[in-house]
Amino acid sequence: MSIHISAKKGEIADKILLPGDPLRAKWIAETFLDNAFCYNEVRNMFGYTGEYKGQRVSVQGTGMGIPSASIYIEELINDYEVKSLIRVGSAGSLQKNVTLRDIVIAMSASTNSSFNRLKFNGSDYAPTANFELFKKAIDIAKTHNIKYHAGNVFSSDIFYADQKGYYDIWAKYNVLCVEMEVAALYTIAAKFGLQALGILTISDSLINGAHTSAEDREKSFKEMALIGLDTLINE
Ligand SMILES: O=P(O)(O)O[C@H]1O[C@H](CO)[C@@H](O)[C@H]1O
Ligand SMILES: O=c1cc[nH]c(=O)[nH]1
Repeated sequence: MSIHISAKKGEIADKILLPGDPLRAKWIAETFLDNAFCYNEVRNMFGYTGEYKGQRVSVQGTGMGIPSASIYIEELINDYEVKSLIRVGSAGSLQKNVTLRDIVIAMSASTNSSFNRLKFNGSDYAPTANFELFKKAIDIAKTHNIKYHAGNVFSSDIFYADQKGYYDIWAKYNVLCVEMEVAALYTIAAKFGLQALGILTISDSLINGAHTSAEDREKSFKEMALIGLDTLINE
């Protein structure tokens, strides 16, 4: 057991999906995994292990924002020897052509978080996806005719920005969408030489105000879950 995860050694698979929402973790486990069991209820941050296409896979909620997600990611790696990690999250579009329910596969993540500057003595690290996972996810999306976008995303420490146009400069530089965790996932995975990827579903548009419901974010992002699971397993 680690500080925030109550699983016994061996109960967590070395391949894991990481939704921010713990109830999305529950939904993914109940919908896509066979023989799934819950290994963590500490703080209601649910984690499950089961089988997908006969292979062991886990899914763990990480909460919202880099401080929360980074705790789970470090413990999964240090205490449970997880090797491949795919975040499956919701995101707000910053581009006109990136619309509600589109999939975004994150090549890289810009951020306003101090997480990397604290680690790198004030310099900017460039958090980057693992190439093998990235390529595989793109191939899977193409094979299933799933509309996707690939590019830079923005991991923000602010959900409700005070300044109007706060994200305009990022949109201008072709950042596709905003979410709150991918930059830390890529940085931590790089530290340990492990594989990480962020697959996002557009839940809101910062361009026109369109948005999905809380229930949609919890239970309806099926394509993202399937791309994530098929990318994780050995085929
Ligand atoms: O839907 P999840 O995975 O939680 O991701 C996004 O949603 C939360 C904000 O509503 C943040 O965690 C953000 O990154
Ligand atoms: O606008 C959004 C939507 C989801 N997640 C975010 O961080 N921002």
